[in-house]
Amino acid sequence: MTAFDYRHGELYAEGVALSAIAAEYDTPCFVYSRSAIEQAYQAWDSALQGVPHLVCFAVKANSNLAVLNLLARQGAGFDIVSGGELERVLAAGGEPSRIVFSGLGKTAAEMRRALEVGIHCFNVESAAELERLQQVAAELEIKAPISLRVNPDVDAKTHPYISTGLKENKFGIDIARAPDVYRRAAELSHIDICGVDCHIGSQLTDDTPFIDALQRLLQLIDGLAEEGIQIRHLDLGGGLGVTYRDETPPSPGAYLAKVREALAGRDLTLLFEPGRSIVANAGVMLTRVNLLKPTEHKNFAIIDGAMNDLIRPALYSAWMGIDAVKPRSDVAAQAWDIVGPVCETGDFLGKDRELALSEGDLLAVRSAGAYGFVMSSNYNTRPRAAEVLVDGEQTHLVRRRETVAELLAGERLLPED
Ligand SMILES: Cc1ncc(COP(=O)(O)O)c(C=O)c1O
Ligand SMILES: N[C@@H](CCCC[NH3+])C(=O)O
Repeated sequence: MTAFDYRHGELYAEGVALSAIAAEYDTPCFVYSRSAIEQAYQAWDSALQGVPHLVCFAVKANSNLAVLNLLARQGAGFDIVSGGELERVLAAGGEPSRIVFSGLGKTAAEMRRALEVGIHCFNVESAAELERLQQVAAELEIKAPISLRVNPDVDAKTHPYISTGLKENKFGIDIARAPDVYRRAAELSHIDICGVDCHIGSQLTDDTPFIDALQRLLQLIDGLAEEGIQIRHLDLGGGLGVTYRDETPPSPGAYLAKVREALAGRDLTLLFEPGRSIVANAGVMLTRVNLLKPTEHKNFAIIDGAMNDLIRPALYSAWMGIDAVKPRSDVAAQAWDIVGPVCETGDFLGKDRELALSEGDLLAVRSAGAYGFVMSSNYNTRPRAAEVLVDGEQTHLVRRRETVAELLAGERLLPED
């Protein structure tokens, strides 16, 4: 049984009917399952038992404080990409010593704060960033722990917008240049070389590119060791895909078994930065059919959720499952385009979905736990949705819906002429 299943003819999140959640918290809203998040984290952690490791949840995938807090309680580390994400992790009770800081545009202020709280490691993405970090660390009289994020030039075979490990991508340091940058790092007084890092892309459904990247990093590590530069940890990033429709990605257990095999006999701590594979299928977006608009060419079901709430279909042409919360048999099923009210042709959540629909029906957009709420915006002055966490029979409102008044509050008119 999964966290979101039909019972008594309607869709439940754990022990709670989604219709009850919609009645209490209104729509659109995001609904997460505590047990699904915890089980997904455990799938990673337990597959790494017996090897020194740290599973750093990629905060960008879902940064709700309650979600981060659940993961912190499980012993997770965190992968952050901004000062804002750092503050979220700290507010959620995450251990600073379990945080890795990725991202190619860290500011001096972000570096300073991360050094002050004592994070585990900076994943440095350029020679310029290394020099800046040295300077900030020297001012604070602290040694900055670093990995270089290496770009291993492997094709992750995923959507071009979420592929990150190719030469032409902006991320990381070209693997051919990495030894030079390590040599420079070894000369710097306030830099402590800890690891090597890579992240080649997201939603990978085949583990071959990960293993190719791993082999390239091992060659780099061996070359550095010959020069006396010792690498203590290997961070393979995130990127493991999930099933949205009919993809068959390896499970964390299957993927990690291959990684462990490739690393047998080596004394390296393993770090990972999974995001999507921990939270995507632990969440749905609940939305209501506002109006039906059948036309000669297409049938449109206009829902109260939109691209500002869930941008994945508009941005990547991503396919997300859409199911009726209470499937009905009193009207005929037909093909509907599920569209939002936003003034963009790209504002659709799904196209040609065979559904039996009436006005007011509730729909659940599946796999919305990752890159859902976090990518939402206020486009068309739409307040961002609520987030609800289900724990067994209980529901917790973990972020309330914004109000229009809140959206207007930060803006000012010009003084009168
Ligand atoms: C540096 C880094 N680490 C981890 C992740 C998480 O990736 P995913 O959600 O695909 O596991 C990303 C996003 O792709 C990333 O850019
Ligand atoms: N936001 C993307 C993934 C990008 C991963 C971030 N590096 C998605 O929804 O699929």
